[in-house]
Order: sequence, then structure tokens, then C-alpha cells
Amino acid sequence: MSGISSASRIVVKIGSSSLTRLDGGLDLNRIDSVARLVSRWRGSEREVVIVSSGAVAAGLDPLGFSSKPKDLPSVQAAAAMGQGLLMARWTAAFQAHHLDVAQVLLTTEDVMRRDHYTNARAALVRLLGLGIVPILNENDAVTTRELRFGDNDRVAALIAQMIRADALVLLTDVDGLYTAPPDHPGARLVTRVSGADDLMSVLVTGAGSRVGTGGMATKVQAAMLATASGIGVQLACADNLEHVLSGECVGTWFEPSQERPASRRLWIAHAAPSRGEIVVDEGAARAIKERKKSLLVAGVSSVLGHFDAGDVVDVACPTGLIARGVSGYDSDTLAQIAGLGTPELHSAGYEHPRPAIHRDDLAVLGDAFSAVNAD
Ligand SMILES: Nc1ncnc2c1ncn2[C@@H]1O[C@H](COP(=O)(O)OP(=O)(O)O)[C@@H](O)[C@H]1O
Ligand SMILES: N[C@@H](CCC(=O)OP(=O)(O)O)C(=O)O
Repeated sequence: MSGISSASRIVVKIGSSSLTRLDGGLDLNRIDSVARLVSRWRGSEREVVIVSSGAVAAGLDPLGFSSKPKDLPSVQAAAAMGQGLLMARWTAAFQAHHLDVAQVLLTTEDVMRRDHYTNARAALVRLLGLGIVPILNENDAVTTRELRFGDNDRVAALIAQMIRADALVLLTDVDGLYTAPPDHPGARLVTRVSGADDLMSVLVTGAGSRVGTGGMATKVQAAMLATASGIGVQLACADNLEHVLSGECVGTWFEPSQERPASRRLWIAHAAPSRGEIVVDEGAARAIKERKKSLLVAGVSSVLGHFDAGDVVDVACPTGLIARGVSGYDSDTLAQIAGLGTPELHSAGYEHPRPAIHRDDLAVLGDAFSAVNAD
């Protein structure tokens, strides 16, 4: 059995490739069948958030585009057109099972800024409490090239973290993760991923289907992001949703880590944008990693970039990135006092010197983080 059978709150993400027909239009039967199966699984006790791609794909035909346009304004126009059609169908499909849905369109700001993050979480949790099925997508019609998620796999993982879901289901057009793109001779299905090591010999490509966005690469990154937060991920073909929701191990199961870090640490590690870098010496790196201590100013070797006190920054040692945290000082000040011990800080006029990063504001990054953030 997979972790889905014991879950009470799940996020189900369904990709464009599974929501559109070969001729380009929305696959209405697919939406109906997902709504039917999800409603049945949900019953009266469980909670589901759906992350639905497909807005751009749904808008192509009505706008007379024969394929996904390359320029952003046309993509935005297709998304604006398609999102309404998509929601109309999800609404009707769930209504057939006496469930109401609500549309939530996100921008990166809603996840990157802490106040927006807690605000979005409050809205989602309230919707779930009201017995509604939130249907999420990126707000593609208004996002800029620089400030867009670009892929809903990552959105789904961040949302699963945000609402502390028990499991994440990623539905796509192939059976799961293969050792190489499925059209490669000899590619085999990987049924279980227990950690980053299991991905060493797996070849994924970013190129997806005709309408899909990130290919398998974004799904694997999203799965690693979720599992690092203690959320198990079932990656499966949308055709197999019934089996997935029955708890059968179809597709690829990404095992969750045993830890479930606090929500604030998850936000620091995965959602917040990094504004700069604090380079620390090896003693400080050990104190942070092994003894879970605060980063003291004495352990700071140098400072890169320009940031304010309260910004999230990377923490690196000579061997690489080790943590992320909220800086207690702005970059100019920290660069001036870097390396000073407490007595020297007192002499420099800091009566009660703060740590460079307090341990409550530090997220130590594991191997999964590197897999998640690899390009
Ligand atoms: N190692 C791999 N295993 C499985 N699929 C892969 C792999 N590498 C690349 N792919 C491709 O990723 C595609 C799924 O990604 P995508 O088209 O973006 O789907 P979606 O629209 O569901 O998000 C598959 O159709 C497959 O061709
Ligand atoms: N937000 C976009 C989909 C982005 C995306 O991640 O697509 P996909 O790879 O099909 O899940 C849309 O609704 O068209």
C-alpha cells in the first residue's frame, strides 16, 4: 500500500498533457472522471486540493492558435481565455457529486513573501474547512517572465508544504518515472525512490509533451521538495488515478523523509528567495549542521550581495551551500563586523550582539535540497 491510503489531506496535481485531447481541446471526460474519483476518495472526512494545469492548452483552440505560442503575451491571452473554460468544467464536474469548488490563482509573490504565504495558507485552510475543493493554478494571465513559477509541479509541492498535506499525487501522461525518457530503448519504470541516491542513474529531460511544460525534470524536483518536508509523493499516469486513490503502488512512490520541519523553516528553505550569501568558516558550518546552533558573527568569513536585516540569505562554507536563514544584520553591517567575537563586538559598541542568523531562523539543507534545486 502507498501512503495515500492513510492520508487525510492530499494535493492532486494534474498536467496539461492529461487534461487535453490529441486535437488540442480540453478532455472533458478526463475532468469528469478525476472529479468522480476524487469525490469518492474524499467522502465526508478527507480534504483535497487540486492543482490543475491546462489553462493555456484550453485557450489555444478558441483563439485559433494551432500550437502553444512562444511569446508571453500570446501565452497570457491563451491562459486568460482557457482558465475560465477550465474552471467551468471543474465546477460542473464536481457539482455532479455535490461538491463546490473554488478557484485560487497564485503568483510567486504569494509563496515567496512570508506575509502572503501565511495569507494564502489561511485562505486555503478555510476553504477546506468549509468543505470546498480548491482548484489552483498559476495566475498565468498576469505573471511576468521573471516572476513566474512556470511549472505547476513546483506549485503543487509548495502548496502541499504550505497546507501540511499528508501526500502529493502528481498525475501525468506516462506511468511514472522511468530510468530514461520512456521512448529510449530499455527504459524501465522506477517504482520507488527512497532518496536522492536512487536518482543517480536516472535520466530525465525537461522536454515534455506537446502541451506540457517542465517534462519529468520538474516532477522529480517537486517530488524531492515534498519528500524533504515529510510528504510522500505518488507519481502516476492520470489513467491510473483510481488505483492511486485506492492506495495501490502504481507508478513511482517517492518516500517521505521522517522529519516534518516546521512550516517557517520550510518556507525559508524552499519558498523564500535568497537575497545574498553569508560565507562561514568550517567551525561555524559544523556548529550549524551538527549542533543546530545559531550562526554567530565570529563564524562569518565574508558576505556576498546586498541584503537587509530580515532578508533570507544562503549560508555557504568552502565546500558549498549548507543552509538558508534570515539574516540578523544588513549586508554592509555584517561585512564590517564579520569574524568579531563577543568581546570585540562589545568594544565596537554592540552591547547585546545578535547572532548573524538565529537558529530558529536557520534551515539546514540536506542532500534532497541539492536535487531539488539543481538546474
Ligand atoms: N525519465 C523519464 N521518465 C518518464 N518520463 C519522462 C522522463 N524524461 C522525460 N519524460 C517525459 O516527461 C513527460 C511528462 O512531462 P509533461 O509533458 O511536462 O507532463 P505534464 O503535462 O503532465 O506536466 C512524459 O510524457 C515523458 O515524455
Ligand atoms: N499554468 C499553466 C500550466 C503550467 C504547467 O506546469 O503545465 P504542466 O507541465 O502541464 O503541468 C496552464 O494552466 O496552462
